[in-house]
Amino acid sequence: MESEKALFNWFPGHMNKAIKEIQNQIPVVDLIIEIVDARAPYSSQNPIFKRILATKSKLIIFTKCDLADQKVVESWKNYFESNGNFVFLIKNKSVPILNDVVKLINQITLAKQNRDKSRGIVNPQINVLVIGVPNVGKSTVISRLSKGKELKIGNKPGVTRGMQRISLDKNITLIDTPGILPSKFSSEKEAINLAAINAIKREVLPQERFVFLILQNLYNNYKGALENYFGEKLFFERPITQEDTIKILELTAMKNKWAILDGVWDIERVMEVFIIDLFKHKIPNISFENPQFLIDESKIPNLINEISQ
Ligand SMILES: Nc1nc2c(ncn2[C@@H]2O[C@H](COP(=O)(O)OP(=O)(O)OP(=O)(O)O)[C@@H](O)[C@H]2O)c(=O)[nH]1
Repeated sequence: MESEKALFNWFPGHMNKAIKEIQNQIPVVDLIIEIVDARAPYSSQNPIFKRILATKSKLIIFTKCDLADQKVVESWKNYFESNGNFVFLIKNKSVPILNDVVKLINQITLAKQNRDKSRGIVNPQINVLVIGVPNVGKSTVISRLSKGKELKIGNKPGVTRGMQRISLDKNITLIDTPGILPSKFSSEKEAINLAAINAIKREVLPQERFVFLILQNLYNNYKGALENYFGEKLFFERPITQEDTIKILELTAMKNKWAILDGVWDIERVMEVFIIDLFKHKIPNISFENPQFLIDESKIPNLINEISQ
């Protein structure tokens, strides 16, 4: 990752402070829960934490599986498990998760608990640090785990602030952390993925480029879903080019009679509507990245289209 050119630099000041606070907690932490968005679980992992929390056991909780491609989610689960992590999938928003997560935490930390017991500690305490980039659904998970205790939840990047301690069970304490972004994005595609899951503001990327790369990815992997969305059969060769995507946008503007001038179609408006619809999940069951060809961490295909070409 270090060798890749950092294309973007986007690091709100408060995040440095939060990272220092997290570092201070490391000695008392027994387990990390990293919350990731199932549609882009690799991009939504924070490399800063990979380094500073490398020695700790990790449970990766996938949120938003209901919005993702189920097959791709399973591949990611296998990928992370084969790299020594534990994985828990939140498949829908309403099924209770507390008992399963508590069971998993106890299972993962069993050796530590047994060690403490052998030293005479009757009720060994487990501290779990919960991390995740903004908007992955961390507050939602914590709120579900803490039985609905009042927490701030929103659909804007960076709503969660500060570190809260939440008692989960008689022996488990969660330490919540603010949503923290990587200090640099290693590639444009990683930034696009983070914008696609609303972890960073989409405005940090040029709109046309964002829409092109998302459309290219979706056309390569979910052509049928894209055709349903646009209400058109699409006949471009894979991978579609930027010119092809402009044709799709123009066609949509024509169908809607959205013109700036006579014969000049308002593709800006189509792009705006497409982005809003993407964030409203109007194209269902899509993933933005796939582990299929992820051979090692120095070769990271961030979007599925890289793989299928
Ligand atoms: N469809 C779906 N939406 C979810 C799920 N989990 C969370 N959300 C939605 O995602 C949005 C962000 O959720 P939050 O829990 O506020 O995310 P966060 O990670 O705490 O965000 P920050 O405060 O920015 O760090 C909200 O609109 C949630 O309702 C899920 O499993 N499925």
